[in-house]
Amino acid sequence: EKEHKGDFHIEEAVEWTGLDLKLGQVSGLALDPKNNLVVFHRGDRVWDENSFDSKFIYQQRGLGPIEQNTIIVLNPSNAKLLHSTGKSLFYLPHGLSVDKNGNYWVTDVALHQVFKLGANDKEPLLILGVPLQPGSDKNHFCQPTDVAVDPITGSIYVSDGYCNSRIIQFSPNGLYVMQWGEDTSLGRSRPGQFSIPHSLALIPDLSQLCVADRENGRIQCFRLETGEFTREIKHKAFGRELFAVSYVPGGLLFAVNGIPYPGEAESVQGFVMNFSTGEIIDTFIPLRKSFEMPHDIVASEDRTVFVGDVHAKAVWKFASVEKMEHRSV
Ligand SMILES: O=C(N[C@@H](O)C(=O)O)c1ccccc1
Repeated sequence: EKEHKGDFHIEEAVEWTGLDLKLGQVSGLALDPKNNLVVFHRGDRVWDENSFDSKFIYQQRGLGPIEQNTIIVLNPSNAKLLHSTGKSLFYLPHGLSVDKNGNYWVTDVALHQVFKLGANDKEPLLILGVPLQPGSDKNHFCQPTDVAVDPITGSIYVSDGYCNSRIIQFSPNGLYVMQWGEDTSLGRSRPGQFSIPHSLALIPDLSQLCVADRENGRIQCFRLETGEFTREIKHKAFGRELFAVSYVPGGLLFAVNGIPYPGEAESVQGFVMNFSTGEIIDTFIPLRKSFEMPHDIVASEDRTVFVGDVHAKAVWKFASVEKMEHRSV
């Protein structure tokens, strides 16, 4: 019997009908201020080996933007569609977060841009980056992966990206403020070095930003105001890749790792950690279907967890069940 630390255990909520939704590649998940589940997906578009050239220029521009609504809002209990938006705007959806006012913040790795969308507006309220033009200066991103907004200061943080290795801070109205991070040097990866900063978890009460440092298979955390490295969370159980991270007020950190390379022992799974100690409290996998490329994770204060998978094109729901006293005899 698996050792469960703490008083709860996470397992799939098998009554959740969200597995039957006909979604495209699910790239981003978030919870809005009403705790509804927001899903960012790619409709009929896929990111594969032919999507970009060696200079990270998107190759399928001719297809035009995705016609379907790429942002859908679901009732977290019964997966009923409540709202959808984001049609004819995006080419390759990636990161998603929702701010305290219910605005959607997304990244598009083909456009190399970051968008702020009002919940009911068609026209974006703010766009950062130059469409379809990768770069690494103050006005360009290169396949930006995620975006998070500090609910206290309104500062915007962007993890940039597959082809850059930095976190950029913008002012609430989108002006460049500062950046930190550098590519992982050969061999050892030091604090503040990234190999695909892939997902952000903003921790307002501790004024920290944690980053899923994907190909280094670790989480790095930094001070919001200065970008100063504060800590790293890394476990052998993560294996080689750590894809996404999500923080829940009260001190729990959730994460999903990558599928193991052939011959590697660490399996693909969800992790629950105690933020202050970094210790793994529990791990979880689906009962129905299996993780293929779990790509984002979001958790709510009652420890309901959603995982979106870009290859399985699925969203699983997990709930925490009270631990029964197991007497393994
Ligand atoms: O990582 C990749 N994709 C996922 O992260 C995603 O789809 O966001 C990828 C890498 C190489 C080629 C094609 C896709």
